Amino acid sequence: MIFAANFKTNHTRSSTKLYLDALSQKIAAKKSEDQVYIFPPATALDHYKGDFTLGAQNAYPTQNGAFTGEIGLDQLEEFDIKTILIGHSERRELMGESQEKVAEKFDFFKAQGFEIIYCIGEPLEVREQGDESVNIYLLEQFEGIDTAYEKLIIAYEPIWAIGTGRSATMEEIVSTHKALRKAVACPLLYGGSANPDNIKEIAAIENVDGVLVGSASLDAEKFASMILS
Ligand SMILES: O=C(CO)COP(=O)(O)O
Repeated sequence: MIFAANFKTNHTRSSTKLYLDALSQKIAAKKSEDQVYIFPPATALDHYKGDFTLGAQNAYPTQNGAFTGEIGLDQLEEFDIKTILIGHSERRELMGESQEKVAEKFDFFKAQGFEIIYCIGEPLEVREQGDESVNIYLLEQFEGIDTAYEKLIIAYEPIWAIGTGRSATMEEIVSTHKALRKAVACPLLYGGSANPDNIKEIAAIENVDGVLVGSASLDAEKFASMILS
């Protein structure tokens, strides 16, 4: 299983260090085959020791240059960061990243050999139209994306379940991951209000290879309890 924490715009450099120290101690007994990824804010990127992979929540597709407010490869290479989230719904919906821009970013970091967690997910109005509409919508989010890339992980995060405390139902996760498995062979994560109360059920679903966790990952104790569940 893959347990990935997306801090979003939470935690600071100092609180991330305290978090990672605490998490490392708490997950020392985790299953060796389980993998942990932490995506802190960019200000917290650094060299850390521990049985986890540190990744970037976002970066601009450039080595460096005149891109005010962005970070590029120079800033990631300083800390040997080689894992990145791409296509998160908050970047698509709030920061206005089009599918074209998302695909351009994907191609750039694929060319750099990054491990990519590529995020897809439908809005509530699509979910309400039923499974077929959801599957069509999700497959459209693969436009311009090399889904055969060997360092690809896909995170299915229904937008209406993110940050709401209401995850997709187990039936919805079963059917959507089953459909995604027909389209791609890479690991499939579920995200959207995954937490200590539902992690066992979610982890037991066929074609679910892990979770991408927001709110419930912000507390080291809580996230560790998911990893050790
Ligand atoms: O967006 C998410 C992770 O990338 C999910 O966030 P929540 O776990 O807060 O619903």
